[in-house]
Amino acid sequence: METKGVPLIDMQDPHGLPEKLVKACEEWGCFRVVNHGIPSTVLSEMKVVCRSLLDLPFKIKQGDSPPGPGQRYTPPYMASPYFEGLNIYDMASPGAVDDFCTQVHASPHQREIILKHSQALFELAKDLGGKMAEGLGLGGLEAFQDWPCQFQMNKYNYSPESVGSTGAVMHSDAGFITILQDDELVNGLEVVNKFTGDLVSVDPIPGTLVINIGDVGMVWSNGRFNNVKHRVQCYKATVRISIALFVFGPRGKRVEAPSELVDSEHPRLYNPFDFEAYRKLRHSTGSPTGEALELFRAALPIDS
Ligand SMILES: O=C(O)CCC(=O)C(=O)O
Ligand SMILES: [Fe+2]
Repeated sequence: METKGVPLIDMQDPHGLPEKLVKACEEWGCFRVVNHGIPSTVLSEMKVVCRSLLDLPFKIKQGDSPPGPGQRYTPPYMASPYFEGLNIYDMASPGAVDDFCTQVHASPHQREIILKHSQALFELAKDLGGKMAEGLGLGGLEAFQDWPCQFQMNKYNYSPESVGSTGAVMHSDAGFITILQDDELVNGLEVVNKFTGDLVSVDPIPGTLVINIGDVGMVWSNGRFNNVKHRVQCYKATVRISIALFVFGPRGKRVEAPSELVDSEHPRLYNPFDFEAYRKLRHSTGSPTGEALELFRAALPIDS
């Protein structure tokens, strides 16, 4: 099953799903999943929660969270004049969702929805990671179980003046994989076709989710997976909501391609690095599409 742009993957496909996932990661680094098992009510209820939390007064959204890459609130004008986001850093660690909910005065109902939704997205990420590893002929991605991740609620406040401008600048995601619930009505997400360089619209399909491969995914796969470049454009004067789970990299271990993916024909492309150090470097050097990875490039083997 294929759309005009990025592939559409059926998570219940009984015929070679791991291989199809690998192909989509290699050719695009971006695809949509259907039959992912997350009830549409969980998705729609989370969207309502997201909208109401981002409608809270600035003081509550901001709280006393210190600025930096893991900060809770990204106000407009930092990344773009239209964009604002709320983050739960290390979402799967004990108490992270509860702490966030307490800080933003979430109701018990909102708390329940955020927990249910974020856990469902993390389960899907783990399932996808395991299947990708299988598709590459690896034993599985055990370590994925405990990988740090960030849950992010995005709101684009578009006005008539913003039509035609950029809501989120061109970037790749820094981590291994991103699960994105894009707005099911308001389009705007665009990805770069790595073969042609063309920008391709990823138009909404209600009930489905978008998967992106990030910089860590590219490094981990020894360059096989594409860390897809993408941006969000404003097409309409309205509010656009999206919700993302970014799964970063191994906890307490360095990011590196498994030895099974390295041989004389496929030499190791990157030296191992610590994800948090990379994230800070990406931030401090202003390299939104993974340019800072060049600093970790492995030396080319010397011909004897
Ligand atoms: O809002 C979207 O559809 C995409 C957002 C995104 O790319 C991101 O948060 O990294
Ligand atoms: Fe992104």
